[in-house]
Amino acid sequence: MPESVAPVIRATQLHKRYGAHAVVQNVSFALQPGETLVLLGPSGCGKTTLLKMLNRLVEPDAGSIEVNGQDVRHQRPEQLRRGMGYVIQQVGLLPHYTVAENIAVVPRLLGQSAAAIAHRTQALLTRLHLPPERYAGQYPHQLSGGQQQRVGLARALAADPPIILLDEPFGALDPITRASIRREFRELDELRHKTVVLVTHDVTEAFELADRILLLNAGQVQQLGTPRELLFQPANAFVRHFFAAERLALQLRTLTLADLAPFLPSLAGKAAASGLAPTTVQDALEALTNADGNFPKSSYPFDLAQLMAAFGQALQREEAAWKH
Ligand SMILES: Nc1ncnc2c1ncn2[C@@H]1O[C@H](COP(=O)(O)OP(=O)(O)OP(=O)(O)O)[C@@H](O)[C@H]1O
Repeated sequence: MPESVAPVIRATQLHKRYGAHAVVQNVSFALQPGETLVLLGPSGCGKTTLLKMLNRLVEPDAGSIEVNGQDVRHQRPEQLRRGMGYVIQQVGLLPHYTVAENIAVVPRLLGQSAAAIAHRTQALLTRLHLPPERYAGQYPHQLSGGQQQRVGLARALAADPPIILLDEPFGALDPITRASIRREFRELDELRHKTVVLVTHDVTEAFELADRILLLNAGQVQQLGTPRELLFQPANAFVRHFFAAERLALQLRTLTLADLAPFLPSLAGKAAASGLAPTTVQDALEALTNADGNFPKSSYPFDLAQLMAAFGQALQREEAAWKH
């Protein structure tokens, strides 16, 4: 990330204790506009506490947070929070408000016109695969967990805040719903230009969504870097062990056909032109082993055996490169 761009969020040497328990210790990071940072780590490591410091639901004992260059202590919490959507696992929809009324809460507070709010609500519900003619007038108890999560996300996006904070937003969902909502989330245009901080303890989720991951243990930063850096260049034994159980799956999701191209004669030198360069090995593998994949098998100029051989070679190269 170019250092010349002013960070949207800058956290400097944050500390928080509860009694004798140091929950967040000396945590610093800076986020560029449009970046997605995932706070990852085992249960109780301080992720939620750190996230809540950003919108002043928790005040740090020491350290500072700047949002758009301004110390948050000099901003009124309500004002600060209007610039930051906030989505939590328990969703927290108002039970006696319809879906549309729930989504309209913040835009109404901001004094937006009824027509503008209705237009935005319709657009968001459509984008989130909840046709407004069917869902706008329903109450939260009439929706499934996954639908409630989508409404929670629509509510956070309604006033178009430049920053979105998410605390285990998909945590209560079954794995299949979770994976499909995550895919929708990743592809949502609405989010593409927003600065996002997301808490999860799910490693796959972190790798799918993060530009960078802040891996915490016992309140301390173990490593801050891209998924690829954490995977191939772990800063310490904790980082290495944290990903050990899912290492192969993460490697499949992290390496792309651009990485494999030197070892695939049919792609060498033309990965970019083929449009396949950003495809992950995982996606290519799925397409080649599953006739219902997004792409027909025939669009891949190699077979499964060639893909796997190239993956092995690319891995060796990647691991050797980081050792030096
Ligand atoms: N208000 C509080 N008073 C006392 N202790 C607290 C308070 N809030 C959090 N803690 C403690 O701080 C530690 C970090 O909590 P936090 O919720 O930030 O962790 P987390 O990484 O988000 O965990 P999880 O993944 O389980 O949600 C925990 O040991 C928790 O018990």
